[in-house]
Amino acid sequence: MTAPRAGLGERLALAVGKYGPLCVGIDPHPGLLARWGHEDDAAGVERFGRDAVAALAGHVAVVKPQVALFEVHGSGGMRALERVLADARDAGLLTIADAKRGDIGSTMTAYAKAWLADSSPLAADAVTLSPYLGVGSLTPALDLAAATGRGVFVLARTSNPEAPSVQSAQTWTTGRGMREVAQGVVDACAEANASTGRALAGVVVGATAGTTGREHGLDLTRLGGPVLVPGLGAQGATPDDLAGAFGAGQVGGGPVVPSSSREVLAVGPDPAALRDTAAALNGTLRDLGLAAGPVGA
Ligand SMILES: O=c1ccn([C@@H]2O[C@H](COP(=O)(O)O)[C@@H](O)[C@H]2O)c(=O)[nH]1
Repeated sequence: MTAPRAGLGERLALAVGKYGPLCVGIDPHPGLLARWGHEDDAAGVERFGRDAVAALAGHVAVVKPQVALFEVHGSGGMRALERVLADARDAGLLTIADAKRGDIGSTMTAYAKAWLADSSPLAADAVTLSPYLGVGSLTPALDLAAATGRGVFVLARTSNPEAPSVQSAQTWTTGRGMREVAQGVVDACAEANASTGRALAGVVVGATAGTTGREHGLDLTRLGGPVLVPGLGAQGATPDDLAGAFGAGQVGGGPVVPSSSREVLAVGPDPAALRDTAAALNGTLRDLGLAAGPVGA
């Protein structure tokens, strides 16, 4: 009998403990492709993604391919993404497919299978989800994640400047009173983690996000799952912006995984430069004492 695979939070915590918390985004933007000597086509994004994985495997815990930048090249781009994910899997790198999916429950089942089923060529360790159709509509993905030991990151407070118009709106829930939409997303993920006993539901909280300076203003103390923090580097957030907002006392669960794409990728394609940049960032992030996630997993 095979032992059940550990949940997302546990596997992330182990990898983060080994390599550091940094997640490197694999975002093959046209300008970066040119810099790396590739055409802006399916073959170019495949070479870019696979070279990034080869350079970073064994040096960072997790990579986050940006699905849109593969999808833009049609079926060839999606085939390229399958190969990038396969290389990462084979190399022992954890993967977050940044697909931001979300739909009515019956369609959500298909999205869940695409990104989280063991048999799918696009299977990742986690997928990003949009809760705009209601967090409850994401249940098929949470169920499949619980069954496969994979996980989800639900958008709570994103890093873009347009986000507060929706995510900071106040909403009423019986028994909870008024709270921000973003807090409602965090609380729903906390309930999913508590009810399954697995750290499978993470949230996305942008490094640039917040109502007061760079403070995100969310209560993450009962989350019981990981936090993906994009926005480091090219969007203006620095490691220091994360200190205090994502420490062990602020996050119940974890690990906290700050993510940077363009800033790291801009030093490529030289593998040593990519590794050195990631290692330096990991060193700085480690020193901040971010929440580390489940212990003893
Ligand atoms: O709130 C969010 C959610 C996702 N992202 C994604 O992360 C990367 C950021 O890239 P950088 O080059 O490090 O700015 C990109 O794929 C976004 O779609 C985000 O930025 N903010």
